[in-house]
Amino acid sequence: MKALHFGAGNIGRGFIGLILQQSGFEVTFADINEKVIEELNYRKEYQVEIADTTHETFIVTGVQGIHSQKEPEKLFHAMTEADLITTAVGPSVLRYLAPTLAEGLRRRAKKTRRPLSIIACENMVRGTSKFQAFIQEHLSSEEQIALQSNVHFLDAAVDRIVPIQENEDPLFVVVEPYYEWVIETKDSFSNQLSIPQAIFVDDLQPYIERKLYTVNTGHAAAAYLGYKKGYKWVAEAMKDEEILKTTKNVLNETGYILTKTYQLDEREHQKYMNKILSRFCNPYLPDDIVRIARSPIRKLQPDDRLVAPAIKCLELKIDPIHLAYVIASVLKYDYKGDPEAQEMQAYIQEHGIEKAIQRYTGISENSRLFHLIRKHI
Ligand SMILES: NC(=O)C1=CN([C@@H]2O[C@H](COP(=O)(O)OP(=O)(O)OC[C@H]3O[C@@H](n4cnc5c(N)ncnc54)[C@H](O)[C@@H]3O)[C@@H](O)[C@H]2O)C=CC1
Ligand SMILES: O=P(O)(O)OC[C@H]1O[C@](O)(CO)[C@@H](O)[C@@H]1O
Repeated sequence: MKALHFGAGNIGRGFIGLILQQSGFEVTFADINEKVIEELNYRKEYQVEIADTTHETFIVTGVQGIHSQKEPEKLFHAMTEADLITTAVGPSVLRYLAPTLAEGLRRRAKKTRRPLSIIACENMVRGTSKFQAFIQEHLSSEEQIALQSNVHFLDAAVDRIVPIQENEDPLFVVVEPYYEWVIETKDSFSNQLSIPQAIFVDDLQPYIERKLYTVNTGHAAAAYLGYKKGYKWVAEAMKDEEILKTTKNVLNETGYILTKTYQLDEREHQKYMNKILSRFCNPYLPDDIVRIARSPIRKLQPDDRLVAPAIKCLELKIDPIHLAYVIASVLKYDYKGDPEAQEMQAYIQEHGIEKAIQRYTGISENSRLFHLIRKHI
């Protein structure tokens, strides 16, 4: 089985590439980072280290790299050969990858009818479906119909904390021990995908929301609150009693909506939340707050990790006071190295905070959430 993975970054190498290779796939990475592609082709392997007391190391062998912009023919060939295409490039990049994918699928269809699965492994709800919609914009309706029978777009949730790597070796990657890859099985075909370490489910929604509104919401809370207090590392911020308390309160708010919406067992969910909080404190995994807080405009979107659960709280008749406090902290995020933070601060300077709340969160000024957020600024 052959896999083509777009994005040989932290999650690409440290999670998806590793798991696929362990599942017996021959893995090819497509990326725009020349150094990484060069090294992958030269060495054909890289190392992944587990960040715990064991420092266990895995060697991912038999890999190769393709420059996805400079080597289009090689890329289309790899797409034709692939049984599985995955991505971990960042949610905003999917739109730009779509024309290449459409062209690759068109060429593949002329050569083979072998089944192909496509999975976007990004931090977003139903990322694969959104990717599919972007790709379809570049295909005629006849082409879309022709692909339906053998190209399968599978939504997924991926969870493993992989910080920005500061290693001399550009391929070496240190990852936390925990991982979870949940893939939605829409039809019998997807059962043919053999990835023993992944979980195949009929309905992804509870899993993706549980992950996004616990891991990512909690992480975001710790990061934005930690940034305000001048901490550099998440684990450092988690030692601050006040931040820990607010992060737990935020998780109680999201926990409430998750357990109510999906009838989760409250005790089990408490255990899950405790596990997540302990992951943020891993002393073997230095994780910079500005990585977790990156792209504040994206994180304030109405369907992302903060505003979406806050809206759901109101629907369930509870006030998301702690989520509102974190959303207000995001609006104060002014890290110089983050273009979105700079854009947002410039907008606030020019138009004021009320307009900014509406523009970035999509919440109207009549909404109760608007006032809960405004109160904290
Ligand atoms: N790092 C983490 O802990 C986790 C990250 N994720 C998600 O995985 C995705 C990737 O995150 P990271 O690996 O942390 O980021 P990263 O920045 O380490 O990796 C992204 C890679 O995509 C490549 N890339 C960018 N544009 C491209 C293009 N047009 N064609 C091909 N390659 C391109 C970059 O060169 C880079 O190597 C994001 O959606 C993130 O939310 C999900 C779970 C955990
Ligand atoms: O990758 P994003 O969406 O910017 O968000 C960062 C978050 O994603 C993760 O990298 C993986 O879920 C977390 O460690 C972090 O909370």
